[in-house]
Amino acid sequence: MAPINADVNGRQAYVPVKESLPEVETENGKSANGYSYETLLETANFLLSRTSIRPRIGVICGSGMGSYWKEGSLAESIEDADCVPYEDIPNFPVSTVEGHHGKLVFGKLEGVPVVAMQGRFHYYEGYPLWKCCLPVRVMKLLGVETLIATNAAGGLNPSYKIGDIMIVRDHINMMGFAGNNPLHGPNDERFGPRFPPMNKAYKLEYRKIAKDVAKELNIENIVREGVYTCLGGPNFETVAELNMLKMVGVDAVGMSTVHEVITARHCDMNVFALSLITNECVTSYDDAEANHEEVLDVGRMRQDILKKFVSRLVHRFAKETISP
Ligand SMILES: O=P(O)(O)O[C@@H]1C[C@H](O)[C@@H](CO)O1
Ligand SMILES: Nc1nc2[nH]cnc2c(=O)[nH]1
Repeated sequence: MAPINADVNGRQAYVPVKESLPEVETENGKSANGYSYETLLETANFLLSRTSIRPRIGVICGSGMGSYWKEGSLAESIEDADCVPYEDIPNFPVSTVEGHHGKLVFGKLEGVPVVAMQGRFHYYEGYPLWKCCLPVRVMKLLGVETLIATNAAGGLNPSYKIGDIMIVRDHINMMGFAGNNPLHGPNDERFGPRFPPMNKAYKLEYRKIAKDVAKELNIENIVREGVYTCLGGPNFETVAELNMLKMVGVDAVGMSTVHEVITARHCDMNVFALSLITNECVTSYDDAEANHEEVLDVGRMRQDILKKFVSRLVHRFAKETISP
């Protein structure tokens, strides 16, 4: 198998900068934070052998973007597509959420080589956070420079409406407050530093471009910017929990993205994230209950707009911010 740092199609894939650290053993003899760098290189090499696409941008398609359906989804609109089901990928987790399609789609969006995850891995499925984020590290090893993470979320900001799209300005890592972090355990410097900063997690330039693109597409009236938080799920929140989150400045609540973004920033990827507001968070005991069907219905309703939005973003991010 060709080494990952071979010059493939005239472009240099990711080159490791340091030799491996000795693996730190835990009591049961396994590395504490999952697969080693070398193991993930094997996964990346396998994928490079399955496609001639050398992706520059990675897109995670959340519940509002066709991870549960195929027809008309962003992943379906990728051209020259090579699809690799998760179950065929060495060391990859397999999505356990009913209806999730579970595949990596390599191809082109507006002429830009991309890889899209159709179906992500959630903590509530039973995976530790490092495993939920394993695909992000694999993307890095494939040469991806920019991650676009999308999710479905409940709108907590009272001015948000169902169907709005929130550009994520920042996040609050609630699970991290309890010590649960995808970077927990021994650090391999070839991915990134032990203590990565997080104050510039969501690239300012991308957020500006996204607002520009929203104007171009005439959807600025539904595009917001705010703070996202992830809870472990799978239950939706209680009224008291939502009231607390509102007080600390959360605008939208979901069950993903934060740990993926931390992993991506740790290995120095550029990050953009958006939330599709699929339901209003219920901060009163009289209101209707949140439910997953509503989340999917709103995703389907907004899929054409989201597809156009994300495709334009891919084009602009590649043109204006990624090395040729
Ligand atoms: O994968 P995302 O974060 O888009 O999905 C959200 C969180 C749960 O998986 C699901 C709840 O309806 O939507
Ligand atoms: N935690 C959480 N995740 C969601 N995903 C979609 N809507 C919601 C919500 O209201 N809460």
